[in-house]
Amino acid sequence: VSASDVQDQLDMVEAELQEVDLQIAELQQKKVELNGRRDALLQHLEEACDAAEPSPSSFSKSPRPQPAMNFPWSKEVAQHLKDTFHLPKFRPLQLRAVNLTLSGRDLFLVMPTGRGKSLCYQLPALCSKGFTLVVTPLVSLMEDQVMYLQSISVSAAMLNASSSKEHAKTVLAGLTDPKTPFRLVYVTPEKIAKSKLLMSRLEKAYKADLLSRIAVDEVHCCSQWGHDFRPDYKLLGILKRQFPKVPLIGLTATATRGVLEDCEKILCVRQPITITASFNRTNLYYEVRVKNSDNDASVNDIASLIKTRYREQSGIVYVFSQKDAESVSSELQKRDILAYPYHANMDPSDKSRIHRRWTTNKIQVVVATVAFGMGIDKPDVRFVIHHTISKSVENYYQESGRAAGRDDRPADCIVFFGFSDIFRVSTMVVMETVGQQKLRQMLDYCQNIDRCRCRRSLLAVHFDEVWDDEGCQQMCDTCRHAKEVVATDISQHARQLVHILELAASLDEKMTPLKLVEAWTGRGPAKRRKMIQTTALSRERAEAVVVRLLLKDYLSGDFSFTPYTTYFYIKPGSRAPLLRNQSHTVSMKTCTSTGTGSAGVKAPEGNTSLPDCGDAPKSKKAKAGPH
Ligand SMILES: Nc1ncnc2c1ncn2[C@H]1C[C@H](O)[C@@H](COP(=O)(O)OP(=O)(O)OP(=O)(O)O)O1
Ligand SMILES: [Mg+2]
Ligand SMILES: [Zn+2]
Repeated sequence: VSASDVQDQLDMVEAELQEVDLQIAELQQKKVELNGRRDALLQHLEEACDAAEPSPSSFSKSPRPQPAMNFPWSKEVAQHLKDTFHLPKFRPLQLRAVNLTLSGRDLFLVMPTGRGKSLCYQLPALCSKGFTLVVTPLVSLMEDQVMYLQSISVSAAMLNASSSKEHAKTVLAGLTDPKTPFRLVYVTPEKIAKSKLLMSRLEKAYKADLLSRIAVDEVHCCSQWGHDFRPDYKLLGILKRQFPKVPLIGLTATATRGVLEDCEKILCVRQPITITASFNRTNLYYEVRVKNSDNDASVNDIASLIKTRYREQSGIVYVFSQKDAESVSSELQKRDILAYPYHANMDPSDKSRIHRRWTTNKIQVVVATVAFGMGIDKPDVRFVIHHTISKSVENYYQESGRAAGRDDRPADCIVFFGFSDIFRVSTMVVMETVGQQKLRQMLDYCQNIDRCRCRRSLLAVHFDEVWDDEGCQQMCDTCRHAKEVVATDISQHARQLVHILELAASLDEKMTPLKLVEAWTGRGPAKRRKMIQTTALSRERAEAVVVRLLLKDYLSGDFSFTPYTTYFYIKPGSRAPLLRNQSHTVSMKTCTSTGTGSAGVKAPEGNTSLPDCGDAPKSKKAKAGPH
């Protein structure tokens, strides 16, 4: 046996080992999903128990009766709802949350934006002795809430970095006053972490039985897996350690099971009850479109949508950077659209002016970075267009969820999926521990890997929900247009691409994604063209193949750092060695469409299909097995 034979065999074994590792990772992912489904099913059971309980509301024919109103506090709760908050009835799950926290249980409440989470601690605060401590990440949210509570004659106060000494003194003194001058006290997590004075006051209040409840708003900020990690939230475990008898309620609009488990550990709560409202916003239409690689053309696409489908309607265009916010808004203005930028680097007064003018429909579109987010409360947002993909599915769900905020009429969520954007976002999240994994999930959503599935079902899996395909009602591009799934073999494409990369490496040259596609489609230097096999695929399709191979680890990213920027290069991925075996195949699904207008289904260049990837058999529900 020759040394090179041994080397070849060794390579194959290494490759197989890598494949085994990948399979293990896939199974672990599957386990997480199944756990989530089990919990959701258990919750359905729990709801069935509520329904079976005799209660006044079970006489009405509502499909989901409210739990029974027979706790010692029930009368007071009903009274405050009507007389203090001026609301006719609870929304789904609010009363259950109120009852659970009033009965002293620790609770995580996961409910989409704008459904009324705040009421679930504001109302119990009024039915308890002492005060409720509310931890909120943003001063502006805090101000809004305190102002609102004062307007309905509920005494509330706040402590943050900009509180005057005088004010802080009054609030701190109030904490130990048995007459409870404040029913709710809002603080930033920094205050808990840094103010010894506050902690010692809370200590005293606790001993005097005046600290009745702790609410942690935007609780996902605890976890690095959440979409909005804040280091100071990591330190909030001190609350439950120091005040173990005080019930805690954590609130968030988006958190996966993993995030909640993380929050549980960080906050030191033991076995909290989790209430999850359905993530499914039935009035939102989800769509993915292929973004034109030409800047001007991509803005044209957005402009024409706004001028036709969304004529005289209000919306948001999310962009990648502050620079994009400026440039895209001015491009839209040139096309006669009332669009203005919004980003973190603007003057606070300019920011609130834009926000106000948009809220009052003086301007049609805000072109914003993710800085435009928490605290948006506009009832008639009819579209949220992503000029660039989000960095994770959670971010996307959250950002797109600002469509049709509070009045439940139909609205559209459209994301433009661009090849080069993938790498801009990827380099941006390069320092985040799980940034690349989360970005992959977003790409999965856009490219709809392995199946041609309802966008909602892709979101549902992400949020650990049980999904039945009837639930979409044609409110996504796949359900509305997709017809059939056809698998094509892309093994030779993969081999050609890996060969180009190997050749480049032997010449000590690094390939950016754009350069790779250029070389492969024969637009590189003549000298190189002679040495490689080019492809006749269109640019759009070639790009889709590259994304597909990246997602399946035949190609992978290679970051290079300079003091000023990070570069994204492509190198052969962990599965690339498998390609040496000529019988190894890689396939990619094509999803044919009955209509036009969206990616994943829209036909590029008169072709009737667009790559949608996958090696699964030709069935909607099948999951791809390993190669
Ligand atoms: N039972 C109810 N009936 C009618 N309106 C309600 C009810 N409960 C709350 N609301 C209103 C009050 C607010 O204007 C609006 C949003 O409530 P809020 O508590 O701010 O949402 P939220 O905290 O769930 O959203 P976010 O995730 O954006 O913070 O809903
Ligand atoms: Mg809220
Ligand atoms: Zn669908």
